Amino acid sequence: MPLRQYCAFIVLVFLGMLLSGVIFISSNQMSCKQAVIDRIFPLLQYNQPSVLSGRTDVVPISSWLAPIIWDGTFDPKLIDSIYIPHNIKIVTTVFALGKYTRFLQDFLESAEEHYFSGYRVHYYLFTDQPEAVPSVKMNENHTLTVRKVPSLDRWQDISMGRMEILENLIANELIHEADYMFCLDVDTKFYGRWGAESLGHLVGVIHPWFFDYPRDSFSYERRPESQAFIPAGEGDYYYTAAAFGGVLEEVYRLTKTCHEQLRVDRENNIEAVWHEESHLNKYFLYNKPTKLLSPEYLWRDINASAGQIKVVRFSHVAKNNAEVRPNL
Ligand SMILES: CC(=O)N[C@H]1[C@@H](OP(=O)(O)OP(=O)(O)OC[C@H]2O[C@@H](n3ccc(=O)[nH]c3=O)[C@H](O)[C@@H]2O)O[C@H](CO)[C@H](O)[C@@H]1O
Ligand SMILES: [Mn+2]
Repeated sequence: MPLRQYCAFIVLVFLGMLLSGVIFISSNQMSCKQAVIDRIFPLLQYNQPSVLSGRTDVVPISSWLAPIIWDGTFDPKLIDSIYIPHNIKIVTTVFALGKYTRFLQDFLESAEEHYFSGYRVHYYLFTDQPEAVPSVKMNENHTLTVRKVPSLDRWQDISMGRMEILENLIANELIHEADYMFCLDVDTKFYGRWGAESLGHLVGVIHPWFFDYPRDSFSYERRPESQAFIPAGEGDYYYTAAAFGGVLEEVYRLTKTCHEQLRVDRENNIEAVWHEESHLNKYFLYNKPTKLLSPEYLWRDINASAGQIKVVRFSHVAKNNAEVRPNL
C-alpha cells in the first residue's frame, strides 16, 4: 500500500475510534442522567383516580369523613410508593395464654405472608408459656419479642387484661420505638394483604357480625351502671376488639382509658356484656376513629360469605370455645 493511502487509513481508523469513544461516553452520561431522573421522579403507572366512578355497593367514608377501607377503594401499589420511603415501623401485639398458643403457628406464618410485607414490623407476643411459641421464619425487618405474663383462670380476665398490659408496654417502652401499632386477637389468620392502607391516627375495625345492623341492635352495654354504657339511639358502628390500632399516643390514650373504665366497673362489681369490647365501643363513640377498616380486616370465618366482602384479609378461625377456654 502506498504510504499516503496507508497514512489516510490510519487517520480514518483513529477518527473512527475517537467517534465511537465520544458516542460511548455521551450515551453513558445519558444513562446516568436517566438513572438520576428515575430516582427522583420514579415512573409509577397507576389508574387515574376518579371522582365519578368507584364502588357503589358500600360506603367508603363515615359521616365525620373518616375513610372506610374496602377493596377497590385504594391502589396498593400507590399506597406502598407513598409509605415505604418513610421507613415506618409498626408494632403489633398479640396474646396467647393457655390453650390459645395453638393458634400461634398459623397466625405468625400467615402474618409473615400477608401483613405489612416490605415494612418494619415488631411483634410483641404475650404468653404464659414462652416454651410453646413456635419458631417461625421472619421476613427481613420483621422481629418477634416474647414476653411472659401470668396465667389467669378466666378467659374474660385474659381478654380484658390486655388493655392494662398494652398501656404499660406503650408507656414504658414503645413511645420512641415505633410509629404505629395494631393490637390483634390470636385466634385468627391472614388470607390477603393487610398493608399501609390501614394506617391512621386512630383506627377501628367494623365488627363482622353487625356491619349491616341498625344501631339499636348492636350489642353495646346497655346498663347505665357500667362505664361502657351507651344509651339507645346513640352509636355509629359496632367495632371489634379483635383488632384496633393507630399512632402510639392514640393507642396509649385508648388503652389507658379502657383500663381505667374496666377498673371502675370492677370496683362496682359489674362486668360489661362484651368485656373490653364494650369499653372500646364506648371509647370510639366519643373519640371518633380517623380511619375505619371494613370487615375485610376481621372477617367472621373464611368460609362465610357476604356480597360486599370481595377479599378476606384477616379472619377469625373456627374454635370450640368450651374446649380452648379455661372457663365458660
Ligand atoms: C370478633 C371479636 O370481636 N372478638 C372479641 C370477642 O370474642 P372472642 O371469642 O374472639 O374472644 P377470644 O376467645 O378470642 O379472646 C380474646 C383474646 O384473648 C386471648 N385469650 C383468650 C382466652 C384464653 O384462654 N387465652 C388467650 O390468650 C387471645 O389473644 C384471644 O384472641 O370478645 C372478646 C371479649 O369479650 C374480645 O373482645 C374479642 O376481641
Ligand atoms: Mn378472638
